[in-house]
Amino acid sequence: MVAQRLSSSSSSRPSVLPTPNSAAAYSSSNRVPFNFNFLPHPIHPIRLCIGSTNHRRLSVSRLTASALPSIDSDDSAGASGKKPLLEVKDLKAVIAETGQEILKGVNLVVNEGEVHAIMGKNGSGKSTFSKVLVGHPHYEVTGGSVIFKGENLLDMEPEDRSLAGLFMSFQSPVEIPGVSNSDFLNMAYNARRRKLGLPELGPIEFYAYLFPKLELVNMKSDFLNRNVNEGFSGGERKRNEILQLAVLEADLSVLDEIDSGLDVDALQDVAKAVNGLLTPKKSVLMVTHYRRLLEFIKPAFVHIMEDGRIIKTGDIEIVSLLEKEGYKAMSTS
Ligand SMILES: Nc1ncnc2c1ncn2[C@@H]1O[C@H](COP(=O)(O)OP(=O)(O)OP(=O)(O)O)[C@@H](O)[C@H]1O
Repeated sequence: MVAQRLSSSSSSRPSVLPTPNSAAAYSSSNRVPFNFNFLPHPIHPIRLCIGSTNHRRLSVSRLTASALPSIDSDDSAGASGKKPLLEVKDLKAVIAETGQEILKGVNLVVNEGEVHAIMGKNGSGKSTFSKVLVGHPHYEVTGGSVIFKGENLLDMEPEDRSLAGLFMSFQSPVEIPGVSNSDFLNMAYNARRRKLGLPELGPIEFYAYLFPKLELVNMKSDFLNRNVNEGFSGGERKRNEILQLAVLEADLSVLDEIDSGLDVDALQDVAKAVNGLLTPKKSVLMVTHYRRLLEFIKPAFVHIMEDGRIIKTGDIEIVSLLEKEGYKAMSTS
């Protein structure tokens, strides 16, 4: 995995922080200089004032997890009947710089509470599809529609997509020097709460909320005082990404190859954490090459992507066929 780093232009603390989506939007580039004050910006950083205080060093030992209300506490959806969360119709997208078409008409519906997996040969467009969903600036949508929670996703800026509850864990999570993990998570969480009209949490309340999430991903509290992903191993970055998703209580978590580079124990921890994110209303869309992940996070639907389209949808049985006969068994070309 390529280590990546977002470097701030000065050693002082930045005045704005990116949303997880927007920071991650640079994942396909290596060592991209990051200027937190530059707006507008292709990564659309969300304006979050950090203030001038020094980093807080919080001790987990003196806090206990409290039963703070979840931002997912709206249980208004009926238990019966599936509600669509994401509806993608004939989505077409090109590389913004060259105009080369990569997505050639993707159709997909993810209902609340469902786990979907997308598989496909290298270069078939899986990552591009994920990035287009979160509004990556390298791609331009040229056709089709995407409705997320009843709203036109394509009309939203990337940070609004994350505030609406769509988050992506990228193949190679970025570093953010000068910003501690706990500050980053607290800011991002409060931004989402503001969007939902909920009161912000102060650091102590937030820590009480955060502590059980740390346990969920089996991460030591030391990681909270470290700068976001700085010096983290590949597996630690992946866990940290899942921690972000857990904290932000994503309605739809898009996971791009979260299994790459993980040892067996880390894979199980990450899978357990992802399963812990699922509720009857929250869904996961994961891109993977391997059955191993799907044994831990069981998808209801497996989609096969080829040349920018979903050409086949089935259940886990499709993966057995794939392993036996390869992608040629389902190719349309
Ligand atoms: N920004 C870009 N510039 C040039 N080519 C791109 C860009 N983004 C995607 N592509 C090309 O689009 C195609 C689809 O890429 P994508 O990363 O979506 O595939 P993938 O299915 O995720 O592949 P893999 O399984 O190898 O991760 C590839 O041929 C890739 O080279």
